[in-house]
Amino acid sequence: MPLSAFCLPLSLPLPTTSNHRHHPPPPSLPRPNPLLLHLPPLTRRRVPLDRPPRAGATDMAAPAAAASPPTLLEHMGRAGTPADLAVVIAHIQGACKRIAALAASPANADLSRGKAGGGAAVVAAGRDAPKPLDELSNEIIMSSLQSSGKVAVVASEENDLPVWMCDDGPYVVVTDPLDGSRNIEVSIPTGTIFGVYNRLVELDHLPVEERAQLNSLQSGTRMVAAGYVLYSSATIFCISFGTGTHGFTLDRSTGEFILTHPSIQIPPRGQIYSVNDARYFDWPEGLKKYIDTIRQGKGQHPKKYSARYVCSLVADFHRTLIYGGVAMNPRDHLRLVYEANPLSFLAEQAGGRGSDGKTRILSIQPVKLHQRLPLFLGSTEDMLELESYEDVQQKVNPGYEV
Ligand SMILES: O=P(O)(O)OC[C@H]1O[C@](O)(COP(=O)(O)O)[C@@H](O)[C@@H]1O
Repeated sequence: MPLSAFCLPLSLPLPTTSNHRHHPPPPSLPRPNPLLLHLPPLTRRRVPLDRPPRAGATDMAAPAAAASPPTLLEHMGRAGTPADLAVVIAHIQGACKRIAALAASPANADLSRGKAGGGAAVVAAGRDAPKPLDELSNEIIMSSLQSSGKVAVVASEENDLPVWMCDDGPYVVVTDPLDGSRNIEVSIPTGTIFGVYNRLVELDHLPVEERAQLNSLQSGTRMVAAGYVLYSSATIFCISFGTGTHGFTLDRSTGEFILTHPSIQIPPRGQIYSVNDARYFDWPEGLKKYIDTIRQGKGQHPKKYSARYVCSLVADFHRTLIYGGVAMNPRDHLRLVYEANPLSFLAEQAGGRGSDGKTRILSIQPVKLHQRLPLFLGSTEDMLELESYEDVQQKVNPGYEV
């Protein structure tokens, strides 16, 4: 959809500040459309970072602009993010805007059906069939990172092997370009996850395949930035550079990600658990006991917990980050490199924890690119209580399609 579709014609009546309950407008005046009350002011103006305000400027719009929350790019400028890293994030941001538009587009009906084999029309179209959205998202992210010129290697969940891009690129990116894509056909939220590391210059002498592999298998403790983008009723870009976790919401009228959730702090204790509990009978005794206990309000927190499970990791994690509680997938399903490490980094930066049920995720040394493991993320007190049950990792995966 063209951006202009979200912009308002300037001639539309704006809401006034008068109290309509006591002084209804005369019938001849056009009534303000209540929907417009929630849109950003039409006069919103951004001051480019590289152009300081003119001395003695008397522009009446200037104070409003100064008070506006920063965009993601402005935030990086103010936080002193290294210029090359800011370029990488700016390219990821651009790619994610395209994915957000695709996920919300009517074309998506075909794109999402492609993989599931859906539809004779898609099969009949053969080589011209639209690509599934996760493949397309992968291409968008890969080409965007390539054109940044700042990325040495990218390891993507969608590719078997890491892709070497540029010998002197200072960064390594790991990504799941579209997590939860199994939900896309029914418009359930999806998300992009990414982590950024420094290129290990001490490996520069190795053959390229080996260099690519070892750079991509860095421990989570070495991450310099991590983030996710949630494609839902709002598109939210959550990021950490190691100094807190911050959330930005896409303003569709300007195309900018605006800081809406500065310094997110996950509550120390929540009241929600998030797990696919159709698997209950395959769970180990410790996990069954933990869930039985908290949902009856018999745990350390004397409240009955509620269950929420979207089955889309970014959505389940985002809710947990804001409301607290625990989000988990106790079986060996989620990937250490692309999912567990970046989300654990964000959880820790928000004051929470990420573990495999026994060990801190960030301290696990990856040995394989597509390595899977149990994943538990959430509020510190809930996580400590869960881990005290010890036997919480599901070892059997009978009859599930991965
Ligand atoms: O089937 P389960 O165990 O509920 O797993 C669901 C999880 O799998 C995911 O869909 C990821 O799986 P994929 O990487 O295969 O897409 C997550 O978004 C979700 O949290």
